[in-house]
Parts: sequence; C-alpha cells; structure tokens
Amino acid sequence: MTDQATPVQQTPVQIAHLRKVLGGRAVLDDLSLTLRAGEIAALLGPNGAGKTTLIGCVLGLLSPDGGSVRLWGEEAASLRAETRARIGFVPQTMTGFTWFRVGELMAYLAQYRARPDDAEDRTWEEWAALDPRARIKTLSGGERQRLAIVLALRFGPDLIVLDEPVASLDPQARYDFMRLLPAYARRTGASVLISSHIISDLQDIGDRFVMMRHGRIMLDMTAPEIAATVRRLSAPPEARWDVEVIADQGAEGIWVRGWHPALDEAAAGAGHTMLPGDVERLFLALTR
Ligand SMILES: Nc1ncnc2c1ncn2[C@@H]1O[C@H](COP(=O)(O)OP(=O)(O)OP(=O)(O)O)[C@@H](O)[C@H]1O
Repeated sequence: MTDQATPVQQTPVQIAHLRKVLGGRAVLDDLSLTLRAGEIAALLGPNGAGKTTLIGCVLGLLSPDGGSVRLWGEEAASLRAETRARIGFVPQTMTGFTWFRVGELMAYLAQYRARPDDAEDRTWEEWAALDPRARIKTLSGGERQRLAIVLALRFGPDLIVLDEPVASLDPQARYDFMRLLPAYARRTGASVLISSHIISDLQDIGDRFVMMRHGRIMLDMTAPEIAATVRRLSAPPEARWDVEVIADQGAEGIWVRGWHPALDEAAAGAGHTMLPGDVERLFLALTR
C-alpha cells in the first residue's frame, strides 16, 4: 500500500519490491509494505514465512538484494544515528550482556539514546518488575524477555519493531503488555510492527494484518475491511459477482475478497451459505 499524500520523510516504514536472498534462495520476494505514523501492523505468517528476515531488513541488519527499505525516507541499512535512536527493537530472545546486572545495563544503554523520558521509563519498569541488582545471566527466559521489552520501550521510540515478543511471558505479563503497547502508541503517535503466532493477541491491537507466506505478502487489510469484504462461501462464486478467490479449501469452503452487501441476496438465492471473514480463520485458510 502506498499513500501519495504523506511525504516519505513522515512515513516510518516504506518497503518497495524488497528481495532478500539467503542460502541461494529468495526468502523475501517482491515484498512491498508501508507503515504509517501511529499505525500498529500485525505481521502474521507460518514458521519460515520470512517475518524475522523482513524485520532484519527493516532494522538495517540485512541489506536488500533488490528493492528498497526506507525509514522516514532514509535507507534502513544506512540510517543517521539520530534516526536509529528513534527505533526500539524487541528480539525473539535476548542474548548477550549476561554479565551485567539489570540496573547497570539499563543505565549503560541509556547513554546511547537520544531522548530519555522518565515517565516512559517508569511505566515499563513497573510493568517488568525486575530487580535492578539481579544479574542478567540468572534471569528466567520470561524475565529476560521483560528486560528486552523495557530496554526497547523506555526511551520513547517512534517506531517499535517486535519479533515474537510475548511467547515466553506469563499470562498476566502478556495481558498487561498487550494493553500497554497500544496505549503507548496512541499516547505518542508511535508506529508498531509486531510479529506473533498468538493471533488472538494481535487481533485486539492490530490496525492492519499483514499475512505472509513463502516470503510474500498474501494479504494486507484492516480487521473492518476483512469483516466487510471477505467471505467464506460454501461453493465457488459466480463469475458475474466479480469477487476474487483468495483461498480454496474445497469442501471446507472458498474464501473470496471484494464482497459487498448487494451480493448477499444473490448468494442466498443461489443456495450459498456464508461465513464472514475474521483474522484467524482467514490466516489459517491462506497459509494452510
Ligand atoms: N542465514 C540463512 N541462510 C539460509 N536460509 C536462511 C537464513 N536465515 C533464514 N533462512 C531461511 O529463510 C526462511 C525465513 O526465515 P525467517 O526466520 O525469516 O522466518 P520466520 O517467518 O521468522 O519464521 P518463524 O515463525 O519460525 O520465526 C526460512 O526458510 C529460513 O530457513
């Protein structure tokens, strides 16, 4: 999706025709995606779909083999330091820094950030509830993940990139985090790109759902768009309905896009039973 009205310098992430080859294979292929200011994009895809590779390209850790990745108009792989300081990244698992104590690492990394923000510091530190004197090597997996989240968010980033951030969190921490994160985005106007396999979590917070498979984007829609324009039909649609088949599950049904209410009567008359689109069912159909 592109937005002609928004200057590229104000567009947090603009990816055009991205191609990334790893191990002699195109892991990302002709992938285009735009993330606007204040938007939360949920990145969904089965194992190996290319989500982490895409995130690596957004963070400039991987260079494109084709196409471009721009953050606020700058090439992701060669951002200015002040632009890089606007990004918070939460990795799948936090490795390294194990010899530090929690409080020491926070203080150390604080020196490198452009805009310390005491209020944000407190919000996230209270959520994480970590002992600042604890050595990182003694933290549990979930506690390390809390630390990774605090380190990424406490300095008020304008773009937050999270790669499967909640898998190791306990239910209460995950529940609270999934409320704090969109509240932060609303409060600050930050944009969020978050990947997770826990679709129910993303359903509550995502403005847009970007579904990937085999290195390509299969679908990029908002939840209301999915509800309004996607249907599962019990039989193939008639050609004159002018809808696009996006997944054919045979006896389980056929998913179409481009539905509109005027077709309801025709479908009922032709004996179709219909199921409205929802994020989880659609994802499962598209990635089966
Ligand atoms: N350095 C590499 N060399 C070769 N292939 C790689 C390399 N890194 C990743 N891949 C392959 O690229 C594909 C995409 O991997 P990626 O980690 O981006 O997927 P993912 O969607 O994040 O998966 P998951 O949900 O399992 O974390 C996989 O098939 C993986 O094996």
